[in-house]
Amino acid sequence: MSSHSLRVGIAGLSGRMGQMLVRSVLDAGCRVTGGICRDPGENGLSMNELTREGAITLCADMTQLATMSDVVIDFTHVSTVIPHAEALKDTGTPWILGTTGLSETDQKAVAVAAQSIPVVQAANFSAGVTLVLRLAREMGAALSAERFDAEIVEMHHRQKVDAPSGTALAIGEAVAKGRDVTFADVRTPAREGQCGARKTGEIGFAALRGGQIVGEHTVLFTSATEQIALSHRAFDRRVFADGAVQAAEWSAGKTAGLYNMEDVLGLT
Ligand SMILES: NC(=O)C1=CN([C@@H]2O[C@H](COP(=O)(O)OP(=O)(O)OC[C@H]3O[C@@H](n4cnc5c(N)ncnc54)[C@H](OP(=O)(O)O)[C@@H]3O)[C@@H](O)[C@H]2O)C=CC1
Ligand SMILES: O=C(O)C1=N[C@H](C(=O)O)C[C@H](O)C1
Repeated sequence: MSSHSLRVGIAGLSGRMGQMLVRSVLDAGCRVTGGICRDPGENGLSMNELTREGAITLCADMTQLATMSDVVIDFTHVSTVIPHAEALKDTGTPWILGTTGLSETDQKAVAVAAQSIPVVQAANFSAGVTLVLRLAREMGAALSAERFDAEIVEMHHRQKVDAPSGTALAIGEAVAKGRDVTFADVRTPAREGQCGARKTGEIGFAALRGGQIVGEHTVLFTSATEQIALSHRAFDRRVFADGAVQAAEWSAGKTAGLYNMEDVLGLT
């Protein structure tokens, strides 16, 4: 199938990412078939503004959206992950999943769906963060936990509902992987009060919120004598939307499986 005729459905059409995705899909020469939007009136949406061309169907649920689409891009809310996984498994539609804050149970549902359909899942669809994840893994391997304390700081806009961000957690997982340890064993939530001294090997997180910051992440490796910082700053949500559309085009014709942006960018 030519990517230029790709019919893309957008779950979370009214959201910050949903609106950016409409522009990215159209600029890539693909079609927006429709979107899930629980209450367009309430969100003050103008469909002319959203689409610039062609008709777009407002769908009641994922099954309706997936049935009219070659691929669905989904940046919504964690509460939708399990119903979306079930619907897409049934329709056989590839799923580009950007929603963050998933529980273990949510992630299992994604893995089950990926046995039947191609799923491209990324906490951050930017090429820059995809590279940061790879570098964080290499730094984790090179900078031992005995000498270097790894801590991750992120800052986002005041509307963000999950913390730490999915990207911060993915960076933590990459460092843990580089160190050949289980992330769950070393992950340390935000410190507060009489929390005790830092334990060797911990990976700590700090989440800051304010204004309209699009997304900033830094992993710090600090020893007794030096510090190395690896940072990424997104200036515009367009970077995430363009990455998701690239993943959508890439997913066409792929076999079932759970893929990530390293697969899409050919870095694996
Ligand atoms: N992977 C990546 O690169 C990125 C991931 N994200 C993640 O994407 C998600 C969305 O972010 P953002 O666009 O900023 O968020 P918004 O709050 O702006 O948008 C969320 C969208 O999800 C919909 N939604 C919320 N709850 C439900 C529900 N229970 N059922 C159906 N639809 C629902 C809303 O639709 P409605 O109008 O119906 O309320 C809205 O359109 C977040 O998890 C965020 O962390 C964000 C940026 C980049
Ligand atoms: O909610 C956001 O805005 C973002 N969420 C993603 C995350 O949780 O990592 C990606 C990006 O940082 C923006």
